[in-house]
Amino acid sequence: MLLLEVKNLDIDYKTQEGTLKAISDVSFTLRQGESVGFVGESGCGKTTLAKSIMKLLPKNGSISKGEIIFKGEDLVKKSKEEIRRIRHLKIAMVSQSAMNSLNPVYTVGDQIIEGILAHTNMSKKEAAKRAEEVFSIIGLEGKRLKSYPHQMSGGMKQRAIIAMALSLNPDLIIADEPTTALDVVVQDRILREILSIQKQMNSSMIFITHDISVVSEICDTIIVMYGGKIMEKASTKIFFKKPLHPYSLGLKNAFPSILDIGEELISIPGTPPNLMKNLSGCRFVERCPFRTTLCQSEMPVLREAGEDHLVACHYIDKHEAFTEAAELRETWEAVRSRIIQEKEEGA
Ligand SMILES: Nc1ncnc2c1ncn2[C@@H]1O[C@H](COP(=O)(O)OP(=O)(O)OP(=O)(O)O)[C@@H](O)[C@H]1O
Repeated sequence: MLLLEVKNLDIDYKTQEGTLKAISDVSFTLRQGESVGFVGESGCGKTTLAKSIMKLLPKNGSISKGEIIFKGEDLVKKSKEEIRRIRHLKIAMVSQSAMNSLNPVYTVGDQIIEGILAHTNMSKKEAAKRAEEVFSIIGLEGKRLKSYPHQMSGGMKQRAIIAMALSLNPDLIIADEPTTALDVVVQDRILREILSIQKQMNSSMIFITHDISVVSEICDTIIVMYGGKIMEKASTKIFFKKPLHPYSLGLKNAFPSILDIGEELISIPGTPPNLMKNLSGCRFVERCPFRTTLCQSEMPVLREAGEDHLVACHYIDKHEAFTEAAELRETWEAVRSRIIQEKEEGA
């Protein structure tokens, strides 16, 4: 069953310099129990997308086009009050900044119980039992419910936030870089816990990260975003065997895999595009080693490139040659030189 269907979504931010198109024509679906990982560099629109589903965009941000259909209802058309109820009962968000949302003057347990009481018909006793249950699922001792936020470590607080989000059995969990500020060992443990809970509860999950290797471990599907658009979407298994978009090939080079210990990483030269500009060609054109004049003038549409695999590139048929070339440092060094030269010519 489809839980979420995002259709042709456009999101703009009004700024003093003009309109910034943060999300352009994004469509995807999410089935019950499925987990999808959104990856891409900073500024590609991951957080904007997550916030739009929760209707938590900042004041200057708005959905200018599209639909967000959750359990058959379009969230874009819902009132704030309706969204507030859905948000807490059915969609839970876990983010790094949520750690600061714990109230320092109440115990963590009281805050979780209060959340449960506000959104269910449970008695106080039942809510307390549920709080203990979720604490144990997330690997925290029940006695920790009596702790104040300042008595907990960063890892514990993050677990408490996850417990709070999960205490209402959400249908959809949105995890936005939930562990980036934590050390690697704690990060790994918490990621595994989130995954096991998601599977136990058969919740769907949107997992947002800039780290492609995390997605390989915990998501069924991967969506690669760049410049506010989807560049590639595939099942994680297929993607890691055969990424097709030149941006995906570059991203894969830039993150270590367990099999490549000791290999030097290759980063993608250049920076993401300025989204204030009217961009007509492919968003990745400035940094793509394989671009042609067609890429400069025409944005490729997202099209099928195999079973469960969509790619927005004019040259899917050349992927074998691209894959080989993308593994070479020279290929990306040539892009670096080209970018420098273009800057000098433009200056
Ligand atoms: N409140 C805002 N006002 C104006 N522009 C914004 C605002 N919030 C985000 N943006 C812009 O929207 C684009 C998408 O940003 P967003 O934070 O969604 O990307 P991201 O991929 O989540 O990045 P990060 O990983 O750094 O959070 C960026 O160009 C960013 O500068």
